[in-house]
Amino acid sequence: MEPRISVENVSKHFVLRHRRALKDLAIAALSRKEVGIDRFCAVDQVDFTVNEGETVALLGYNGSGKSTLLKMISGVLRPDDGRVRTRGRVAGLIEVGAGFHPDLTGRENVYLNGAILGMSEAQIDQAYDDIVAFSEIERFMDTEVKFYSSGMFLRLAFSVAVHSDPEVFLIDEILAVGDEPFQKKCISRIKELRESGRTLVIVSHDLDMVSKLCERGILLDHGKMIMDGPTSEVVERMRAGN
Ligand SMILES: Nc1ncnc2c1ncn2[C@@H]1O[C@H](COP(=O)(O)OP(=O)(O)OP(=O)(O)O)[C@@H](O)[C@H]1O
Repeated sequence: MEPRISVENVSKHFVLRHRRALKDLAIAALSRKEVGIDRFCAVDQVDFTVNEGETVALLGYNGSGKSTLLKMISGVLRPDDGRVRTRGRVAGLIEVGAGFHPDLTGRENVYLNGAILGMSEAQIDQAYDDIVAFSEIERFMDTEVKFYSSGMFLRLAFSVAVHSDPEVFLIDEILAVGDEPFQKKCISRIKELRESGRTLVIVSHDLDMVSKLCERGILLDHGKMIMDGPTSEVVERMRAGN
C-alpha cells in the first residue's frame, strides 16, 4: 500500500534579513554588494516515508527544522526543493489559533475549522455537541475567539480536529499550552487514534511523552535528518547529547 506521507528530498530555505547601519548600506550600494540578505537552509534534503498506522516523533534541538518540516507536511508551507505527498484526510494542530478567524465566535469557528478539515455542514451539525463537550468551554462558544486564551484555542482546535476523524494527525508542541487535565485527555484521545490505526506525526520536546506515544523517531540537526529509528534509541541519543 502507498505510504500515508512521503517526504521526498525536501529542502526549505529562508532569507535572514539583518539590520545594518545606513553607512554600511551606503558603502554596499556604492560597491554594488548585496547586504543584509543571508539565505539559510532550515530543512536540508530530508527524505522518508510514513506508512499507515505509524506513529512518528520529529525530534531535535531548537531551530533544527522540526516545525518547518511539519508545516510542509501539512501543506501550510511549500518546499523549495523536493516534494511532499500525503494520502487521506490530514488534520494539523500546528500553531495556536491557526485556522480560526478572530472576529468569529467559537461556534462559528467550529464550522469554519471543520470545513477546512473537510467536514460537511451536516457532519459538523452532528458532531457539534460532542466537540463542545470535549472542549469544556461551553460558556464561551458565543464569544469571539479574539478574546480566547491560548489554552481555549487549543481546546477547541484539538476537539474539532479529532472529531474530523483524520487519517493523518499532525501535532506541533501545541499541547503544551493546555492545562494538565486537558493534556491528559488529549493524550488519551491520541492513544485511541493510534489504536485505531491512524497515522501520527508529533513534534515535541517532551521526550517522555513522545516515547510513550510514538514508536518511531526522526532526529533533525541543523535541518538534516541524522537518525531514523525506534523512539527510545533516538531519545537516548539526544539525552547523551550526540
Ligand atoms: N518564516 C521564517 N523566516 C525565516 N526563518 C525562519 C522562518 N521559520 C523558521 N525559520 C528558521 O528556521 C529554523 C528552523 O525553525 P523551526 O521552527 O523549524 O525549528 P524547530 O526545530 O521547530 O525549533 P523549536 O524546537 O525551537 O521549535 C530556525 O532557525 C528558524 O529561525
